[in-house]
Amino acid sequence: MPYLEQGMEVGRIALEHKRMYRIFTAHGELLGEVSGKLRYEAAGREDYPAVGDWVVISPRPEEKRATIHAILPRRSKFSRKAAGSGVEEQIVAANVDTVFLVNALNNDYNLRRLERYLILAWESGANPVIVLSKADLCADLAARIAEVEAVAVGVPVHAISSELGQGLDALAPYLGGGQTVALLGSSGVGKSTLINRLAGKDLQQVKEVRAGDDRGRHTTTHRELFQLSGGGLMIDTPGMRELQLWEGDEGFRDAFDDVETLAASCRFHDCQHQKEPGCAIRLAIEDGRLERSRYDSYRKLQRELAHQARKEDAALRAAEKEKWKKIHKSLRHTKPKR
Ligand SMILES: Nc1nc2c(ncn2[C@@H]2O[C@H](COP(=O)(O)OP(=O)(O)OP(=O)(O)O)[C@@H](O)[C@H]2O)c(=O)[nH]1
Ligand SMILES: [Zn+2]
Repeated sequence: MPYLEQGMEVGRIALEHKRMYRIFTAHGELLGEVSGKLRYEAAGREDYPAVGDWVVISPRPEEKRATIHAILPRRSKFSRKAAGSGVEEQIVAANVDTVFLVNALNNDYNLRRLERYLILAWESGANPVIVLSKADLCADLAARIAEVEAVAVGVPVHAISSELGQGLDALAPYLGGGQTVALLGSSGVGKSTLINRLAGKDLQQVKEVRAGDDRGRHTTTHRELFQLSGGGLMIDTPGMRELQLWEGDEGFRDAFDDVETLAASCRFHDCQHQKEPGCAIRLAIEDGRLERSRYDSYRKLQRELAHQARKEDAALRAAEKEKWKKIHKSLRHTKPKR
């Protein structure tokens, strides 16, 4: 490989801060910047390194610095729209093997949000695992788990209590050497507490939440990629909390495989599942095979995705128009005067 012949090495992005990157390397942590060539060739945000990326670097260990020359192909990625711009993709986390969808079993518990997280997870290419946290605050664990399993068919579900140290052993298979896990879950569900538990030391600051209010405030700002005692790596980026559905078509179909399968057996292929004869969805709701609430959230998310797609289309058209305006303008300027 030409990179290696030039004395380059591979490192992994642990943190991004204003175009400076903290990189795990064979020389320990180095601070890196992208090379001029990489910057020149980058067409958009997605061509810059993100947390979890494997990158080709030329290290300068004595200065604790490195230059980043290239990003190795991403196996999976979580992305969102870059703030402000219309359609630009910003990678929030890359090369994630497993994503823990963390939901707390107290007031925070919400099946509909879990469905959204599942879509994002399937879309990313990482394998979703549902982690139900704060099990010590839940009276009817078995019922909760059954509910979750019903909306997340085939997805492993684990109930844990970081407080009591219960259920954590079941997470070990995802946290072995060379594996990367990302955490997805709203503020206050116990992500930092879990990381500290798994790392065996306080890596993340845990804030105290007022009694009766489990929403909490945003505390995770510093570190983003953590080395765990079992050899695995864990990604906890603030960006993961701001993920929204966009371009979620694939993930949507995976997350609602049951509803989509039913819809495919409606008599009319463009069935609106209203009053049409031979509607498999209506029949399934009537005889209890499909929960009305699940179907409602399917419709809601479907509308949301369609709305998002229309917005992106409009933004694309606007960007295209702007581009042509600039081209015309520069043509006018270069036109030889008569
Ligand atoms: N009872 C109980 N409380 C927990 C458990 N895990 C975390 N907590 C509490 O929940 C609160 C929030 O925990 P954090 O770990 O800061 O939550 P977080 O998800 O990292 O929150 P952000 O950093 O804001 O995203 C803290 O007061 C923790 O002590 C648990 O297993 N049981
Ligand atoms: Zn139908």
